[in-house]
Amino acid sequence: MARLARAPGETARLLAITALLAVLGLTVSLFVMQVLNRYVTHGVSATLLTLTVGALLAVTAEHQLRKLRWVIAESIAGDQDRRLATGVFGLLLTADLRAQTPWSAAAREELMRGVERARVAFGPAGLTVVADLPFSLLVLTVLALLSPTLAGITAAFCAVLAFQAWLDQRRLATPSATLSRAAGEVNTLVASAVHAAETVRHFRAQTVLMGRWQRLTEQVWAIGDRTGWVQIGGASLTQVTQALLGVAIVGVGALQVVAGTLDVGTLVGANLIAGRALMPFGRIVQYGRTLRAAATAVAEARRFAEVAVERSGGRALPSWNGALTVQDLAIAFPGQDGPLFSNLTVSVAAGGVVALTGRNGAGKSVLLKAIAGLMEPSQGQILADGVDRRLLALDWWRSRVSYLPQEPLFLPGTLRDNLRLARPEASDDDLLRCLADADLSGFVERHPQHLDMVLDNGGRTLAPGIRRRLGLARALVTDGPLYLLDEPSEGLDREGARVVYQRLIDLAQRGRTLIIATHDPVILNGTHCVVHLDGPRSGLRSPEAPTLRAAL
Ligand SMILES: Nc1ncnc2c1ncn2[C@@H]1O[C@H](COP(=O)(O)OP(=O)(O)OP(=O)(O)O)[C@@H](O)[C@H]1O
Repeated sequence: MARLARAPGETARLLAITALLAVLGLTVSLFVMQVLNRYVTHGVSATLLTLTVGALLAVTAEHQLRKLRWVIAESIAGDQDRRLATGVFGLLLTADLRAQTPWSAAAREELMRGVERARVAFGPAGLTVVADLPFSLLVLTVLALLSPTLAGITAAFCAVLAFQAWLDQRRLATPSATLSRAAGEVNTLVASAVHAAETVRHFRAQTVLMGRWQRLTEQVWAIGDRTGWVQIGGASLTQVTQALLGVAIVGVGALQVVAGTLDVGTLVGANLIAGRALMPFGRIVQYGRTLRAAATAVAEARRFAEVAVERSGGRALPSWNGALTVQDLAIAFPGQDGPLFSNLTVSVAAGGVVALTGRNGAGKSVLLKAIAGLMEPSQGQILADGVDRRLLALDWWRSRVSYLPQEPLFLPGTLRDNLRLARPEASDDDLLRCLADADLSGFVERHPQHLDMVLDNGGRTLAPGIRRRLGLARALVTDGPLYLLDEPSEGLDREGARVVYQRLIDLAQRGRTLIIATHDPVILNGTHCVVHLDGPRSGLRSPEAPTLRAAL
């Protein structure tokens, strides 16, 4: 209904055609009545011929109109399917990482499958089912003109099916929601079997995973069977109701015929018309499970739409040179007791170097993500040239911040595609220079496809050291005034670590501001300003703009 209301122009055309179809749908019934009452009584062949041609023309017109109605319904549904799919995928791409914490990865993945369920249920078939409903009244009115008693009986049967449809929706609500959750968990297990294949095998988790998978799939199938029974029950009730309606109409109609208040032709026609009035209610009952699953999916998508998304809009700072102040910052995740840190204040002037250190889980990576604009802090500000980052355009900010995450991941595509994401206008020479700076020239040259090598599975099949160097190369392609580097030397061999130290010195000498999360003693010893993040009270004020020691 909501879909129809959102496209009033198209809906008006759809309803007009549905009204015509309802009228044309009466033709065969009227034909039967006329043949029985006129031709059978008077035997005039011309009458039969005229009636037959008229009925055939009406049936042909009905067929053409049904096709036209499908096209219109498709355009209403198609537009809104596209909007729903784009909206949900857009939310997945822009939801704030901290705000979406209560949503498990499985639940988020399930959202896109829900879009597919909505597409099936609220597609052209679903819209025509809904559009047909009000015209049952039109058909009932025609029936009432022939026999008010028979129309009353038919209306009662329609009401039974409408009640059944409502009851089914209520009975299916909980199983649909449980089914969606369980299906999400099954998908997580499947993802573990694919993406954590080594862990599964080495830690002999096959039996455990198989057991959980079997329990969950049993649950999914059991719910599927239960909802299937509701559907079968609905289908069966529809057939029984249709049959009983026939019996009631013919039985009561026969009494009227014998009493002389109805003729046989009208009784036969009325029986057909009654079936026509009941049909849309039967279809809505049979559609119940599909509709419920889709309604659950749309409700979940709506709930996810309440998660805060990254802001759009904002300004750029044309002359910003990397100076940054973190002021009174606190970050807490929903569902966790207390913030990771609070009252954190750090200033770094343009060209300054700050190392972040502290125990595992202290929040170093989270702080870098907050500075990168990947999540909003719970409290405090991040200021660039005194301007709150929240006032800056995120696109602009990200094009000016070179970021090396702790676990660099890549998108499906080639190495070139991935590096170009950082700076679309970069030439192959630029990319090769950055790869050389990360000591990856040999790696790229040895690969038969060079820059066209495909990075599969987020780059997880690459050696972790190579992946980190590729992450560094990608940060170098951006080459903004501010570098956020999360454990840049972690897991690198001696030569790799030496290359990283050299790059840090080069970048510092070129006036880039560096904020480095690290446990590496070489980097910590070589940096004048070290910020220790050690729990909720780790706030401190840093000295101004230290630079990396040349000794590094
Ligand atoms: N998206 C998230 N949702 C919920 N909790 C998160 C999220 N991201 C990080 N955390 C939590 O925040 C805490 C800090 O994580 P973070 O990765 O910043 O630690 P770290 O100081 O970088 O640790 P390490 O030294 O091991 O790299 C951890 O307890 C982590 O589980």
